[in-house]
Amino acid sequence: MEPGQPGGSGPAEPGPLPRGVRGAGPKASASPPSGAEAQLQRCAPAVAAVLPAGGRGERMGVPTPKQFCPILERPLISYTLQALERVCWIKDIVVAVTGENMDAMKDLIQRYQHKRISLVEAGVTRHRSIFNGLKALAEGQRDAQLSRPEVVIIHDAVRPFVEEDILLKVVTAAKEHGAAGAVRPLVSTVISPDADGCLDHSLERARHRASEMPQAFLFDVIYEAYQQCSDYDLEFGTECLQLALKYCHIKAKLVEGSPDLWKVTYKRDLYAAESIIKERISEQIHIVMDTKEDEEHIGHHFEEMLKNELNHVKVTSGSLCHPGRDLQQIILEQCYNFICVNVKTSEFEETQKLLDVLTESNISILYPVVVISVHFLDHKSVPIGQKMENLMQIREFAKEVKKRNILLCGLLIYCPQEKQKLQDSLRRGAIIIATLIKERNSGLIGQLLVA
Ligand SMILES: Nc1ccn([C@@H]2O[C@H](COP(=O)(O)OP(=O)(O)OP(=O)(O)O)[C@@H](O)[C@H]2O)c(=O)n1
Ligand SMILES: O=C(CO)[C@H](O)[C@H](O)COP(=O)(O)O
Repeated sequence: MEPGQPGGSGPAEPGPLPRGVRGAGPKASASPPSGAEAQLQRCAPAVAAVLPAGGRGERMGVPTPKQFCPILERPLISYTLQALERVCWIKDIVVAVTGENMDAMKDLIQRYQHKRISLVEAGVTRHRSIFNGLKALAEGQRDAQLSRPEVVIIHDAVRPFVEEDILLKVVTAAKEHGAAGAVRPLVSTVISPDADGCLDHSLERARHRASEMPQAFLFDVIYEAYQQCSDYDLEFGTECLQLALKYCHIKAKLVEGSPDLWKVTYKRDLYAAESIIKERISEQIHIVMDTKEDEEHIGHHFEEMLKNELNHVKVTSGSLCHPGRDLQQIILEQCYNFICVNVKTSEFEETQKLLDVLTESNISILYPVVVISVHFLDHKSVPIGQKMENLMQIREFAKEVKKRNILLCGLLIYCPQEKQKLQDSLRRGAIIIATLIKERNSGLIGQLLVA
C-alpha cells in the first residue's frame, strides 16, 4: 500500500517538480517521459533527506524518547517518515538513531513498510547526528546504496506535518541560494535578560522570525560547513543555516512555512499532534448498506440523516453486493471510517464482508480504521432477547479485528412508530457515530451502543 500524508485528506499525489529536481511521478514511471520532462530529469539534482532522530526528549519528561512516543499507537517518527517518503523526488532518507534504539527503528521500518530509509548512528548532539547523516551520504555508505546528492533536506524527526509544498519550496530556493529554511512569525516577543535577571532589551517582534524545519542546502555547502565547524558549534549550535553562513558565507533564503511545522517538544504537543491526525482521518465516511431495494426502509432515512448531520465531512455510500461506488476506490482514497447499515438481518454477515475487504486491503497498517455496525430495533423485530444474543457476538468480532487495528463498535437504533420520536432516535444515532469517529477510542470497541 502506498502511504499517504499523515492523516492527510487524500492519497499521496506526486506534486510538481522543483526547477531542476529529478522526479518520478506516475506518468514518468508508467510511460516514457516527454521531451521537456526528459530534459528536466537530465538537469535535475538528486535530493536526499537527513533526519536527526537521536535525541532523548528531556523536555517531554517521559522515559521514551519523544520520536518513539505513540500517537494512535504508532510512533511519532513513523508519521514524519511517511510524510517524506510520499515525496517521490526524495531519493534517500537517512535517519540518525542511537545504538540502543537501532533495533526498535528497524522493526518500525518493517512494520509500517517504510521505504528508501537508511540508518546511521546518532551523535551526542543534534549537530553531530546530522553530521553523521551527511557523512553517510558523502561517502556513499550503506553498502553503496546511498549516493552523494546535489541537494540535501534536513528535517527533525519530531515535526510530522511537513508537506510536499514546503519541501519543494526549500529545495528550489536552496538550489538557487545555496541554503534555505522554513520560518514562522514569532508567537511571543524575544527579550534579553541582563546578569541580574532583569530586562536588558527586547527585540522588535515584527522584524524577527522563528526558524523551523525543513531546511535544504546544496550538499557541498552544508557538508563543507560541518567539516569546518568547531567543536563548540557541534556541541552547542542549534542552527544549520548559521553554519552555512559562518563557514561558507551562504545567506540562506527564508521561506514562510505553515503553523503545522512546529516541533513536538512538550507532552501537550503530542496531544496536539494526535488531534490534528484524528481530525484529518475523520474527513471521510463511507456507508455500506445490505440492501438498496427497500427505499422506504428506515436504513435509508438513517443514511439521509447521517448525510445531513455530518455535513462537515464527506459522506459516500454504496453496497457490497450491488454495483455502486467501488469500495476498493474508497479505500484507495484513504477513507478510514465505515458504517455498515444492516437492514435485512440482525446478523453480522454484511459487517463481516466489509471487515474482510478492509483486512485484506491493509489500510489499517498506518491508521486505526473505525467500523460501526448499525442495527435497528422496531416493532417487527424478532424477539428482543434473541436479537440481543445475536448482536452480542460483536464482542468477539471486535476482539479479532482489533489485532488488525480495526476499531469495531455496534449501534442499535430504537425505532418507535411515532415519527418525531423516530427522528430523535436517528439523530442520536448520527451523533454517536460522529463521536465514535472523532474520538477513535479503542476502549469502546466491541460495545453495543443504543440510540
Ligand atoms: N543528540 C541528538 C539530539 C537531538 N536529535 C534530534 O534533533 C531533533 C530536534 O531536537 P530536539 O527537539 O531538541 O530533541 P531532543 O534533544 O530529543 O529534545 P530535548 O532537547 O527536550 O531533550 C529531534 O528529532 C532529535 O531526536 C538528534 O538527532 N541527536
Ligand atoms: O530550532 C531549530 C531551527 O534551527 C532546529 O529545528 C532544532 O530543532 C533546534 O533543536 P534544539 O531544540 O535542540 O535546539
